[in-house]
Amino acid sequence: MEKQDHVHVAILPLPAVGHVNSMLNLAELLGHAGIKITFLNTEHYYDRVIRHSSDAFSRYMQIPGFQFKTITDGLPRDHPRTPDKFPELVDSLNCATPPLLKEMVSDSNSPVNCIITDGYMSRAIDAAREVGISIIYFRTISACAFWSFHCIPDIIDAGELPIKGTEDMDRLITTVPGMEGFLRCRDLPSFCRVNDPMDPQLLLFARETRLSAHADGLILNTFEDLEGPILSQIRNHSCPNIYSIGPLNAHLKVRIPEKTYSSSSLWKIDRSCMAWLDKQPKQSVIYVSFGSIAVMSRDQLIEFYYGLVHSKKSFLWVIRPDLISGKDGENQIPEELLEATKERGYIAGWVPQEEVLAHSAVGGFLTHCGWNSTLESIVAGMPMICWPSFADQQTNSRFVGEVWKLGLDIKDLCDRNIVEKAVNDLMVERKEEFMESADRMANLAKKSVNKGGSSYCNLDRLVNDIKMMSSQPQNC
Ligand SMILES: O=c1ccn([C@@H]2O[C@H](COP(=O)(O)OP(=O)(O)O[C@H]3O[C@H](CO)[C@@H](O)[C@H](O)[C@H]3O)[C@@H](O)[C@H]2O)c(=O)[nH]1
Ligand SMILES: C[C@H]1CC[C@@H]2C(C(=O)O)=CO[C@@H](O)[C@@H]21
Repeated sequence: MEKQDHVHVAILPLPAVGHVNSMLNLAELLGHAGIKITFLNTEHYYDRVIRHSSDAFSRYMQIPGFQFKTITDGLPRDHPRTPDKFPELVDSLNCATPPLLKEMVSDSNSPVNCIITDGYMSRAIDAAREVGISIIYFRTISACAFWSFHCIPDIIDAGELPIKGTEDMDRLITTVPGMEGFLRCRDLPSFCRVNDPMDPQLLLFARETRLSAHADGLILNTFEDLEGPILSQIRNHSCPNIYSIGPLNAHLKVRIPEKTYSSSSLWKIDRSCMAWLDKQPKQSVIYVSFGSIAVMSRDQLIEFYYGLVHSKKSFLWVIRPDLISGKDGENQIPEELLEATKERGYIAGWVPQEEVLAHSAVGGFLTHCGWNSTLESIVAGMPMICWPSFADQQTNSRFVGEVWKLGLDIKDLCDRNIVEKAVNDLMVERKEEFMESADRMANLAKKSVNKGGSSYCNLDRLVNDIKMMSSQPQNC
């Protein structure tokens, strides 16, 4: 094996909380294994984080050989960089990064000899090939969502897309191997909800996912006991070399037990919600959060609000400053809801989510099913009510409800009565059943990251492979 100090990995996430945080977890694990890390943030993302917490990244600097670099995303300063402009961002980053990566590879002091990028960075694959170093993809979504993105061209070829109106949403999709019996149109990634099968955004997601097969490996934040059958499909049909090393948040705690809670956040963290939780009875609170990107209309927010209040459960709700879309956010909340919140609700702008989910007062999670939230909930043994917003979340929530039986999927429904019933089903009527399956899965998650577990072994293999790849020039 090559000497450790020759191994230098550049890590490039897409600039979004759910991506940067899981890639930081990976970076920390690799740094801990003696690999020198250069973590690349776009200037725009880095500035947004630093504005709220000037020391957000400082903890990582204590890891020997760990450094941050900021890079341009190539977009003009005043570009909105909103999720609907994601294809522009991908395109621009894809153009901007190859020269930079090549520069880092030829740095005479400490050349980069392996690149780990987020999915969608297919030009980085070409750049790595040109300079003869290895490139590994880290797609930060679930294996089940990755696989449905991957199968989009087959679904289109089979004539199962486009979806023909709302009455067609419950039709079963038969062309995603391993999901034949339960995947409906409404469970496909949200980008499939277009009339034109040649929709450029849909094709971009499908094409970029397929290009993952050209990387030297694919890292997924998941574990074999959760997604084994789908991981086998991906291994057999597309990417033979998969490193399933999740849940990364739990894995970190095993490898680096002294790790303290920290994540880069775009909003100020409200820690006083923890003191509020301390005062609540065991498993009495429903935690509500829709992640860092999803937005909702004011009408939808009000439906959730009434549903929560009528459920008579206490709630801790993350309402980000930008959660309500458009100008809707400026309208007033009805007085009766504000009164009920004073009695048994707590609303925060951003909370330490992993700590919240681990708190004994919390008994359920109403989530958008972003992959990090889903995994954090699984690790905490917390049953879920899923209300997916976009992208992979539609597929994740189907698996939570139908396959893993870890909660209820209420996708596409936004009605106070449904929310009220779901909260009561999850936390009262079917509490035992859900708590039992959540507990079982939490134990499997922990087993997978403990010594000898599948994710533990896969991380060791990843570290060894990176060290080997870095000592041998790759095919140009
Ligand atoms: O008050 C809060 C709310 C959230 N979080 C954290 O923020 C992250 C949110 O990540 P995720 O649940 O994955 O949601 P998004 O921010 O929406 O993530 C994007 O990225 C994910 C990974 O690719 C995708 O699965 C999602 O669909 C996509 O929207 C999690 O680690 C949470 O712990 C907090 O720390 N505090
Ligand atoms: C903005 C979203 C489009 C899809 C991306 C994604 C993926 O890996 O497919 C996951 O979550 C989102 O942040 C991205």
